[in-house]
Formats: sequence, C-alpha cells, structure tokens
Amino acid sequence: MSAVNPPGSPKTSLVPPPDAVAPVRHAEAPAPGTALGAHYDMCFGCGAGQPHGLHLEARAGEGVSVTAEFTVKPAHQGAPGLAHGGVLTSALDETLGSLNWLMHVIAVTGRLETDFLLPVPVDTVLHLDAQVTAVHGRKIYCSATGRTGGPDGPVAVRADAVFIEVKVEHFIDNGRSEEIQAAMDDPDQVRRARAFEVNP
Ligand SMILES: CCCCCCCC/C=C\CCCCCCCC(=O)SCCNC(=O)CCNC(=O)[C@H](O)C(C)(C)COP(=O)(O)OP(=O)(O)OC[C@H]1O[C@@H](n2cnc3c(N)ncnc32)[C@H](O)[C@@H]1OP(=O)(O)O
Repeated sequence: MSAVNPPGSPKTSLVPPPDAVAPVRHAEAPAPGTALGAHYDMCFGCGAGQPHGLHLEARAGEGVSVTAEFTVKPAHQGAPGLAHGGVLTSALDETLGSLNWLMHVIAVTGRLETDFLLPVPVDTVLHLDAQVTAVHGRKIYCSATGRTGGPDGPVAVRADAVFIEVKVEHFIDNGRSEEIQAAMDDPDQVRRARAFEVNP
C-alpha cells in the first residue's frame, strides 16, 4: 500500500494530477432519473433493511452524476435539534459511493473532506448531488453538495473525495464471514454486485 500524504507534506491528494482524464459514463449506465436502489440491503447509507440507516435514495443524473435525498431524523442529532456532522458526512459519502453505478466500477472511499457551511435542523430534507470530476488509474476524484430547502437551495454541506477502485474480492476477503456468506447466498445481492463490474 503506498504512503498517502506522509507527515509534513501538503494535502494534495484531492487534486487530480495533470494527466488525469475525464470520467466516462458506462454505455449501460441507468438512464437519468432512474432510481439506483441499494447496493446492499443492510448498508447504513442506503439499505432499506437497516433500521438505523439514512435510507438515502439516489437517482442517476446526466453524465457521471447522481442526485439523492436524505431526511434528517431525530436519531441523527448531534446538538439539540441539529444534524450530527458525521451523519451529514455519511450522507455525502453514500451519495458519492452511488457514482459507482454510473461507471460500472466498484470503488471505496479513500479520502473525504467535508465543509460544513450551515447548521442542518432535524426534519430537513437534504438535497444531495455528486459528480465525478476526473479519473487517474484506480483513483476517482469526485465532489458532492447537500442543499436545504430544495435542489436549488443554499449549500449546507459539501465534500471533495477520492475513491479508489477495488475488485469484489475487497469485500469477500475483508468482510465478516457471516455477512459475506449471506450476501453470496443471495442471488439479488450477487446481481447487484455484478452491476458494478466493468462490462467490456
Ligand atoms: C457477492 C458479494 C459480495 C459483496 C458485494 C458488495 C458490493 C458492494 C458494491 C459497492 C460498494 C460501494 C460501497 C460504497 C459505500 C460508501 C463509500 C464507503 O464508505 S466505502 C468504506 C470506507 N472505505 C474503506 O473502507 C477503504 C479502506 N481502505 C482500503 O481498503 C485501502 O486503503 C484502499 C483499497 C482504498 C487502497 O489500498 P490498495 O492497496 O488497494 O491501493 P494503494 O496502492 O494503497 O492505492 C492505490 C492508489 O490510490 C491512492 N490512494 C490510496 N488511498 C488513498 C487515500 N486515502 N487518499 C488519496 N489517495 C489514496 C494511492 O496513492 C494510489 O495512487 P497511485 O496509483 O500510486 O497514483
């Protein structure tokens, strides 16, 4: 594993290198407006089967972009009546992770930097959007924003991130065996995992 930003070096890893290329929307990516569904039913970000989750619902956008909505619940508080910053970062992370569907690539978060611009009260619907900005080898550079009051409302949170492409073995080799076995025994889960893989 290569060292990333050793102590004392500037944090440049969120800036694409000069030879990074534009992202490519996969030919079989879902049409703009299509609900993407959950990549895993027990996912904290998008899984319907996860009672403590964010239940984020993402849709394909134009190019390599997605939109999503997240409703802040009482369980998501940090200060009284306000969303916890880590929960908002999770919503941004999940939205960025949904970009995988448009590229047919499996990628995990390597680095994620969040700006918190406005407090977000409970019951707020956060309107999220995310797009890939550049690709360099396995590194996928992307950004997301979360707005309140509608898709064109003020930006409350935003993030820049680099996701790293991995193979499905990343999960099989590292996940706890009981959940991995259950996922591999579920034909619907296997189908969803294959939907991320590159289809030449
Ligand atoms: C039937 C089966 C079953 C299951 C199916 C499941 C389907 C699931 C489908 C879809 C899932 C999508 C899930 C989305 C959920 C939302 C997103 C999350 O929250 S993900 C969780 C949080 N993230 C992690 O847990 C990563 C933990 N980290 C790692 O595992 C490794 O560090 C990893 C894979 C990220 C990199 O390790 P390396 O050994 O593969 O690669 P190296 O050589 O270190 O790096 C490759 C390149 O990336 C850069 N890089 C690596 N880490 C970086 C970092 N932190 N920041 C910036 N650059 C980084 C390096 O500098 C290098 O760049 P150079 O190629 O040399 O130019």
